[in-house]
Amino acid sequence: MKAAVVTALGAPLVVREVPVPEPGPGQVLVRIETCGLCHTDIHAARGEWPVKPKDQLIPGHEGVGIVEAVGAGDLPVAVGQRVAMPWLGDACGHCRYCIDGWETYCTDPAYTGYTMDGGYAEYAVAWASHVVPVPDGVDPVDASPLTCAGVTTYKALKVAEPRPDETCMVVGIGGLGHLGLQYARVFGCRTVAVDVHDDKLQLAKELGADHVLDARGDQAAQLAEIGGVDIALVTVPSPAAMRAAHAALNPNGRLVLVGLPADNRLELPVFETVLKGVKVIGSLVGTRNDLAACFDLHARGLTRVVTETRRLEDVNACFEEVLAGEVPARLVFDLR
Ligand SMILES: NC(=O)c1ccc[n+]([C@@H]2O[C@H](COP(=O)([O-])OP(=O)(O)OC[C@H]3O[C@@H](n4cnc5c(N)ncnc54)[C@H](O)[C@@H]3O)[C@@H](O)[C@H]2O)c1
Ligand SMILES: [Zn+2]
Ligand SMILES: [Zn+2]
Repeated sequence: MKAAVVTALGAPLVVREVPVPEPGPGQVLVRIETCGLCHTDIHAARGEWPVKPKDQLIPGHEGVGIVEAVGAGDLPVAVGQRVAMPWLGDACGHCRYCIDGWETYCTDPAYTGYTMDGGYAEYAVAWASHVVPVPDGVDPVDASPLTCAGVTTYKALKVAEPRPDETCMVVGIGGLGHLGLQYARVFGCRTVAVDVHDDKLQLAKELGADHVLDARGDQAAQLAEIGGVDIALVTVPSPAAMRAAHAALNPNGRLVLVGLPADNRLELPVFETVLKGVKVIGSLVGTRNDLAACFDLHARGLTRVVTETRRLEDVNACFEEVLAGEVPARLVFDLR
């Protein structure tokens, strides 16, 4: 099969023929139709994070495809079914976090396209327990970005407990943020979209943002005019953007961190945090139920996924396009 392989951290990916993997007990073989390019894949291929990915990684955690074969066991999915292969590739099911509905913080997880091979390939093996069925009526090109960008921002807002009388700011209107903005509206919030590219700001307007802020300008003055925000969801991997979002919060505000900067450090003022009762929340992807909710919202017409499709052979050029901020929200590899 054709796959894009990280042969060395920081080197361009190599698109080459590799053997089709075989599903072991409890696993399924998925014939990949589409896989989104999440910014995480770029961090992974460059080895930018404190914990490094597996050797000879095939990235991709927005893979969507058809179950082609199943391994041994009484499995919850069948051949022919369309499934998504999210970041949470496996969880133990019995640690206190799994039992409590927080499987994303499992003490013994597997991460698709990081600790196990992912969807930048014609086939991939997944744990049957952790693929999520894609409902009929959700196109695979839409399902792919929902599988990480969607579920991550949906869950990040859910944990911030948004109320319809609140204002929610989404910083970064890329793959994650363009969906986060829509979920903020679904939760009933007034919305503020922030980015540094004109076309992203234009997209935010088209997606119904109540206010659109250019982070290249004087954000503080514009935010004062809006009256501050109650929730700030930061999808940009930038400590400076996180600090600016913190400064925009009203009393009882929630700063939700989702973007993962390579330097892994953030300095925040203590006084403004304490005197305003601000909560700083980190959030990692979402559970299988959260992803099912994202598919359901989409099937009900409540979200619009903005994509352009690409060939897997162009993966390295695609990484550059994303880094330059030149893509319309999400690039999706179409392997059909
Ligand atoms: N926590 C999680 O579970 C989780 C899940 C997926 C991705 N991530 C991380 O989220 C981050 C974003 O991923 P993505 O795929 O949406 O990336 P992306 O490149 O598609 O989007 C980033 C957006 O931020 C904008 N931007 C850049 N600098 C900015 C600034 N200073 N102020 C405002 N906007 C700015 C860009 O123009 C772009 O629109 C990455 O670090 C990724 O690893 C985290
Ligand atoms: Zn992702
Ligand atoms: Zn667990």
